[in-house]
Amino acid sequence: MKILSVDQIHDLDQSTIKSEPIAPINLMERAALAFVNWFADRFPDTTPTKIFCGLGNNGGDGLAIARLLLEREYPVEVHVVRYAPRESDDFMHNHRRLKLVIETINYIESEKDLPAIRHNEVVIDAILGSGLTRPTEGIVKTTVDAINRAPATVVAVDIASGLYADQPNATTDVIIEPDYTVSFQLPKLAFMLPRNGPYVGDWHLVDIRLHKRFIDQAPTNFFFTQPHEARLLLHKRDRYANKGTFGHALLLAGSYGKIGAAVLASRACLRSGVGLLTVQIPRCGYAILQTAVPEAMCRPDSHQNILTGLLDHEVSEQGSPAPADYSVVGIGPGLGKAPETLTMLRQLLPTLSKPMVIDADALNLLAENRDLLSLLPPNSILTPHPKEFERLTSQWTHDYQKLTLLRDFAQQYQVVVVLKGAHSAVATPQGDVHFNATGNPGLSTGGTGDVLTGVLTALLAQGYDPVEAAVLGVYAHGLAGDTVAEERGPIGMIASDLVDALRWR
Ligand SMILES: NC(=O)C1=CN([C@@H]2O[C@H](COP(=O)(O)OP(=O)(O)OC[C@H]3O[C@@H](n4cnc5c(N)ncnc54)[C@H](OP(=O)(O)O)[C@@H]3O)[C@@H](O)[C@H]2O)[C@H](O)CC1
Ligand SMILES: [K+]
Repeated sequence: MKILSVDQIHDLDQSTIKSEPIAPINLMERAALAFVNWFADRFPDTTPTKIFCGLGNNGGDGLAIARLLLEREYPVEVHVVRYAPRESDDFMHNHRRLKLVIETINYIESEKDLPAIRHNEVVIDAILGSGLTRPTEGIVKTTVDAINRAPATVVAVDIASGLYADQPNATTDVIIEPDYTVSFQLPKLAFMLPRNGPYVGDWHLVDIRLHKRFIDQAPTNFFFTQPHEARLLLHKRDRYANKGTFGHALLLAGSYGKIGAAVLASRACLRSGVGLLTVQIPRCGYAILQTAVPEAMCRPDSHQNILTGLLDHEVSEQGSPAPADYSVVGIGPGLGKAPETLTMLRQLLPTLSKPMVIDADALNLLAENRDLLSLLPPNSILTPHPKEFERLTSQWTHDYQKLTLLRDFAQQYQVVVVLKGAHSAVATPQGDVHFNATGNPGLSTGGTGDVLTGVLTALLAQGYDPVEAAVLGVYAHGLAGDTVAEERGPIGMIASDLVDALRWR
């Protein structure tokens, strides 16, 4: 699904109005009805509901919503924030219609006009929408503050008042902090950015049948992966396939005290459909890995505690294949940053040409030895969490700057970068960013990144295109997290649960 800019959404509105054709006021009615249907599914018709409206089309939506809720016999109060002398045409139209069916409308011009808001009420925020051009101030700011302080449940119409849809807010901006945002048709870029979490809440989309051809043709670099889109990426399995069909992956992982990371990545790799898996591990991890993951083969390193790339003589005498001979190499989980491990990485990278997966300490070694970045095989997948990404690039002051750094990095080094977090972002060498729909705070626990490395390594081994592997892998990993969270709650989730919850169908 595409994410469009505010200007594009405005043009999309106009294009819908022209092409159907539909009068603007009827498009507003359609939006209000879609909102009300969503609302009625969640809140019973006995819910005391206070609707705060601005003077533009977001406020117009609010007035239409009020009328439609009154028709369904919700106890509704309407409060119009009078911050300017002029209203939009569609606001005026809905104002006239509402006045025919409501006893009173309260106008808020100063603090004394603010109503008390109680905890059993729902507040609908229709003060400002995508037309925001400046920070909230004066009576708008005072009203937003009062709503944020109130104990009620808050639902924002389209976008929280005061939040820019596609550009940064200042940290001092006063913005509605909703429990829910119900947005029209397409998500806004602002919803994808972690620091906006308090200003978005649990966000939902309602379909208002905006012009499909316009959306199909609109250029954008930002996408939101919906479940059905992710599932379409899944390769069907040939019934005559054998284990050779699904590739032979090599995982380079583990150091003394961190063999668990290698175990988790290996198990996830096997649970994600790889044909064969070999794990290169320090000798101290040999018995652990062979016991914990009997399905994997093991290449013990010559070093007891770290990876050096040199194989234990017993293995090398049998003539082990070179890393480049495997379908894919995944490196990083539990690796450590020993000088010998750096040497291994330095020698390994120039020998590889197929896309690889790079995580954890392998990323930190790249960050500390930036000359290695240019040796990465094109289309490799890097999976930093925000701290690791900061080490690879630089500090950022807001999420939009982080997004720019992310896109620039992926384009400069021609790699796929999975920036982990809420709505994990997959940046492509072409400059696109795909935001993920699945996942929850339970994933913020040790080992979940190792699981992702295993998943992605398995998908590349099976011949998935690297961007599709990243989008699908991140989706499946987050979905496993959601499955576990549903069963036991996010707090008790551990990375091993994720491996068991991975589903490919
Ligand atoms: N396609 C759709 O998604 C549809 C969306 N609809 C709804 O329309 C709004 C957008 O409506 P719009 O009238 O463009 O904008 P707003 O209602 O958000 O704002 C109105 C005007 O307020 C002024 N403004 C901007 N920032 C502030 C501020 N901080 N304080 C006070 N006033 C502010 C600005 O006018 P200026 O001339 O003063 O700059 C805005 O124009 C969208 O969010 C949906 O809710 C349609 O109903 C259906 C289709
Ligand atoms: K709003």
